[in-house]
Amino acid sequence: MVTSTVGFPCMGAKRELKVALEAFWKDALPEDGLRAVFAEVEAAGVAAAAAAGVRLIGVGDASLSGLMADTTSRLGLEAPRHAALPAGLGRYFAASRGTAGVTALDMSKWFGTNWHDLVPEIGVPSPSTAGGAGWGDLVARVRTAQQAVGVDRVVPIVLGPVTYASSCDLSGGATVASVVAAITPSYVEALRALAATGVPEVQMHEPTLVTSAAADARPVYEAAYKELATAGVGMHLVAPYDDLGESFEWAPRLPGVTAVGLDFTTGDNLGLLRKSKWPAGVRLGAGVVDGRSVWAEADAAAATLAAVRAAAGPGVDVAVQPSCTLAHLPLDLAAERKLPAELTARLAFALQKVDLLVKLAAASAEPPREGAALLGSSMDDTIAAAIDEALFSRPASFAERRPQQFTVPGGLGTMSIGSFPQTPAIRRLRAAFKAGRLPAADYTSALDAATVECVLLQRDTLGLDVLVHGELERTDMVEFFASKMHGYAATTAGWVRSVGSLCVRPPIVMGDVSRRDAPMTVREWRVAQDAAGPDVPVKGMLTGPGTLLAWSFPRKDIPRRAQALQLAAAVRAEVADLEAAGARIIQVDEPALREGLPLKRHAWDAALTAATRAFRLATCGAAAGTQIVTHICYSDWADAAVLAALDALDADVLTVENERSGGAALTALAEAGYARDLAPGVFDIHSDVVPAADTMRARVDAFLAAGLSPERLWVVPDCGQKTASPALAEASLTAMVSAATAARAACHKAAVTA
Ligand code: MET
Ligand SMILES: [Zn+2]
Repeated sequence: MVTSTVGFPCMGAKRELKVALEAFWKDALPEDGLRAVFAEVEAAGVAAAAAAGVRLIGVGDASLSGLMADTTSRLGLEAPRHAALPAGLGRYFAASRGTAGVTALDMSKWFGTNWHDLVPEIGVPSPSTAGGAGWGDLVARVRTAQQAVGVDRVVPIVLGPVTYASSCDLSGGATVASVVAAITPSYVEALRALAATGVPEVQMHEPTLVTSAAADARPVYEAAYKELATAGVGMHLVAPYDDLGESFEWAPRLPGVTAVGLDFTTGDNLGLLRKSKWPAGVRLGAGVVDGRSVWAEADAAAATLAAVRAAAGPGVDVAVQPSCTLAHLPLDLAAERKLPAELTARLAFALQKVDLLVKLAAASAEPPREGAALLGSSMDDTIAAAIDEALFSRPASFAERRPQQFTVPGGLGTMSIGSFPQTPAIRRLRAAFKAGRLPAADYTSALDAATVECVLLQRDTLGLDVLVHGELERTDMVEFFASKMHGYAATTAGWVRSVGSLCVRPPIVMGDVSRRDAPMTVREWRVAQDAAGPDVPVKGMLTGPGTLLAWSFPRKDIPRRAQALQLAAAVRAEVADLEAAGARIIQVDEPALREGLPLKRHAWDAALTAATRAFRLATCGAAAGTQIVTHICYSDWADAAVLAALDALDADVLTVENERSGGAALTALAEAGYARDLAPGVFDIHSDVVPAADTMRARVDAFLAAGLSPERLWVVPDCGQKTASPALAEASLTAMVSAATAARAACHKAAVTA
């Protein structure tokens, strides 16, 4: 049976690409140095797949910035402000990172995964690919891989034209159809050039096929693939992350398609396959190895594979492959030294999943391994029924609560989103502590001193109205809490790329989750509040249950909503401990709320209800006078159900990313009549450029003009500032406070003269 991979992690075993990217951005590594590291990590992935015995090795999803970014350069669809920059890596990175005076593009999570890619702005109704860089980079990489493992084993990975177009910002008047029509000729050229290298097929990744939008896009797919088929190379259509739904009937029959890779680890492709007849001559790529889960589940994969073969019938050529790229997984389980043995026995990271593919294809099933279930858990759906309904509501309405909560006279209160820069000094301290070179007591007192310094900076230098402790003790807002809970396992090298050069180590939910180091955050909060003194409030900072789960590897054998409620109970207990310690403002971050939604629209209501219930269980124990703040990052604000869910959180203050998406959040919330306190971000924390006070003042004025009263409005950054340099964070917040102060004075003057 043929085995095929459809993408592989590309940061390198020691995160070499991360290091190289960051050095390049700091001008400490020349371009050819960066390209050499990239080529090495890509070659290592190809070599690993070849050594494992994979027959068709996907090459091309490794990227310096993401497939959307790469495809944009190839097609020459840079936004005008970026197109004006000289061609090259400077322009390429300006799209994701901004550069002096030029803002970056918006980012979006990739089809429900934790990977972010660019949202290119197609500024005109009919774009042209005339200035594109073309596909020569991919052709060259394919040739390199062919030299290493043989021409017949290398399959180029291309982001399909319909998914590309559908993932762009089309507010400039273009439609998916017009963009696809404009870019298809370039794709045909790409396919011809790739075919000329001798590749057996080309993978066309089209995850939009599994979304609710696929039905409407059918004519666009049909027209595009008719043209693509003229290139004469077989196309392996890869549709990961859910089942094909209604497109199951037509997508495998698109012109030129000779293989279809489907995800059999989520959704119901198996049910769809049983009901329909698979087209003759099309290979069925059975994505039975879950590319988004660290659980090995060799037995389950073998059973699914057998079921797929049975459902497909005797005449169908079935191949084994991962459900999606393996780039959402850590690279190598063998690098883990500290995981409990009973857990390690049940896990597989990217390299192990590749081995598993080959074993499945050879039907030399591994010795049966126990599933996660044997790790034990009391979590199941009965947990939901067992919780008293009263625990999901605050004791008083917002109207009753708000007067009892903290208010800045004149409104327009300023605060940060929580994290302050993780400075090199702090990283060094942590490294020394983890390596055993720094005793715990010294580490703690050094961090406490840094926390006090951070608080005094906010109080005395910046003049913020609400302070934070700075999250200096946290490497990551999920990993930190996981490390303080029972039921969670942390990896030491399980890095997964999240955006740009940023990698995270998602912790693994092993079993019942509860606080181990209880309380988890009160000590640091108290250090900060003591430093701030009695007159200035310090926010307690927690990660919400939905985000804890979304950014972990959950158990696969337990319903997610049951896992979320158990996490919510732990957060609720922490809220109570912070309150008991004297915290009057507590922020519970839920940046994953929107991104965690299923790809099929019909499944949203249930998911949003589950997410809001978990958040409410976590926060509704707070007294009326305790101000519950929440924070959401990038989102798609257009959907009424999402806006209703944000309302249903019943948080006292909602902080939302706003700047990078051009005010979309605020407009949508204002139009929906959101009536509690709002804190739309006034500057993009991902940019290296200090935002101008005037620009931020204009944002605040626009918010006020949209009808928000200063008493309901807060002035905040778009997100946390842990990745900024201290100088950038300080300068940005200084400008932000002066913008807010000026706006406040103007409001005051207007009120006095009125
Ligand atoms: C991704 S949302 C981040 C929120 C967190 N409190 C921070 O400031 O970093
Ligand atoms: Zn955020």
